[in-house]
Amino acid sequence: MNKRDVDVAIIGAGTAGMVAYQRVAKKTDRVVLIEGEQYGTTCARVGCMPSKLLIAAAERAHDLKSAGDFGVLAGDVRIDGRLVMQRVRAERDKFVAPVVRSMEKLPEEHRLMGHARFLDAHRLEVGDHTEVRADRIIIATGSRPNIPGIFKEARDRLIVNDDIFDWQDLPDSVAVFGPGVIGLELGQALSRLGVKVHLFGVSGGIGGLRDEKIRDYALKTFSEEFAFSPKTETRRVERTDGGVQITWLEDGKEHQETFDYLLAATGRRPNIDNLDIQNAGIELDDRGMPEFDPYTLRCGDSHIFIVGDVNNHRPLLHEAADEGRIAGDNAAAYPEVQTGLRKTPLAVVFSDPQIASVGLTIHQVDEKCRGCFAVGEVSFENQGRSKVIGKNRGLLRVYGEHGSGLFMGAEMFGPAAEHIAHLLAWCAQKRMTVSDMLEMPFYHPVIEEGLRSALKDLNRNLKLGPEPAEGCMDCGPGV
Ligand SMILES: Cc1cc2nc3c(=O)[nH]c(=O)nc-3n(C[C@H](O)[C@H](O)[C@H](O)COP(=O)(O)OP(=O)(O)OC[C@H]3O[C@@H](n4cnc5c(N)ncnc54)[C@H](O)[C@@H]3O)c2cc1C
Ligand SMILES: NC(=O)c1ccc[n+]([C@@H]2O[C@H](COP(=O)([O-])OP(=O)(O)OC[C@H]3O[C@@H](n4cnc5c(N)ncnc54)[C@H](O)[C@@H]3O)[C@@H](O)[C@H]2O)c1
Repeated sequence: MNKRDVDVAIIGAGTAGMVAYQRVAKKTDRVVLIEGEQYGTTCARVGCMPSKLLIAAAERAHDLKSAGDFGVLAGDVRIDGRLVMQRVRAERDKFVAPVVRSMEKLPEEHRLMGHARFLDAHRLEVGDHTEVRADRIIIATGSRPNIPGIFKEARDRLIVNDDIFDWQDLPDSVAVFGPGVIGLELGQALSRLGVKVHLFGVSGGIGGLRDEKIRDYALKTFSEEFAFSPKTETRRVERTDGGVQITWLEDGKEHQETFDYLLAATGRRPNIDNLDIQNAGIELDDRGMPEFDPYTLRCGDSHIFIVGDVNNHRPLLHEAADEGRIAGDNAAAYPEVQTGLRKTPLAVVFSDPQIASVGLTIHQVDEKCRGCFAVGEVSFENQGRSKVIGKNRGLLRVYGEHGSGLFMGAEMFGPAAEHIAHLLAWCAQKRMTVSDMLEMPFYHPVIEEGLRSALKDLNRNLKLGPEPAEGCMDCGPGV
């Protein structure tokens, strides 16, 4: 067994671990970044990037199929699944390669391959070859798909997101379980690429939406596009000659259908259970998760930090990077530990229409303002620019606090939500009032004019602004 002694050991070379490494390496040469499987990160290999590549192909197909609405006749649209997947894999590889190269450029003594587990609070066993003693340790081990036991009956036809991006061709049919972010993005993309998709949920939710009015709108919209059963109970999953047969209960009736594959998109679980974390000497909650401070990423008052998806706080790429930065600085400066800036919550689902949430959810606003808040809303069905481009579906709801007039949060299902959400997040982080936001410029004709309508509605409901004028003559037509 080799022995290493370092100031800081980082477990997991994903986004959070790599960013943490960069920060630590500025302060000490006695650092090691440990990776148990492969370099390249979840985001580039099997997450953000390949999923957006598949969605991009689906968007092209959808645009072609709906071009007739504009008098543009594309003829019969044929989707070549082999070519679709070839581009997904090729472009994915181009995102992965530079990440792998940047890892391989690190000094050899700074990186170690092998699965790490805690022997005690300061010692890690890596693979069966190295024992690392570290003054400080950063856990950055990410997450993996959570697969309910019943799905295992699908055997070789059970897949998770990782598998899709290595496909050589598109299958005929997929049962997608989990209408959360991953299931919705991948399910809709596959459906638009000609795969027969049935999306199954358990709780009636969709894409993480919390605002019931928007959720109901989104449920109705997606149900019109592909087979979608938001509230079901899975009775049986069987591997048959024809594929995988699913038997489920919905609206009190039993249904049965056979698919080529069963995609489990039923949430992700933190990679904490493979670390022998009980040996680390830190406080664990009743699910075996370390207690930690989201502003310092420190576990209790220990020398151990936890960052990225593994802490399950905000499992998103930009948050993993922020957490890596904060924990890296703190591990390097330890025992001096400082709080870092946590940005306004911002999440986008790349469905069509897109889903976005910013700041506090409606329930959190209610709690924080003790009921003293108002909601402004706009439908995109009659919004000028959205109608022009044929994307006039959706709803935006913005929340503000009575008295202060502060903008608190928003949820949106609609066109260009990824962009509107950024504007809103920036305003929330700058603690702007709804009146401040309305003083900003709005071009014409743009989708942001819909945002202005929602903000005006909110200001009126906060009793801070006038009744919005019918048609808004100073704004131009179709706002
Ligand atoms: C399909 C999909 C789509 C997504 N799309 C988006 C998106 O559009 N936008 C967005 O913001 N986020 C998205 N995400 C989430 C985003 O990918 C993650 O939040 C982010 O990649 C987490 O980074 P991380 O560093 O925490 O984990 P990872 O990148 O997973 O890194 C963890 C590393 O730790 C290693 N490891 C685990 N256990 C051990 C051990 N015991 N010893 C040594 N090494 C170990 C793993 O092998 C892995 O390399 C998506 C995720 C998925 C799955
Ligand atoms: N665009 C993005 O930013 C993006 C994209 C993909 C993933 N992500 C990240 O990855 C995380 C995980 O995504 P996810 O979609 O795996 O989790 P999720 O928590 O968003 O969704 C899981 C869904 O599965 C449902 N479910 C649970 N058990 C089920 C069962 N037995 N049958 C049917 N449905 C079941 C849940 O009710 C929920 O709707 C997200 O929270 C997000 O942070 C982000």
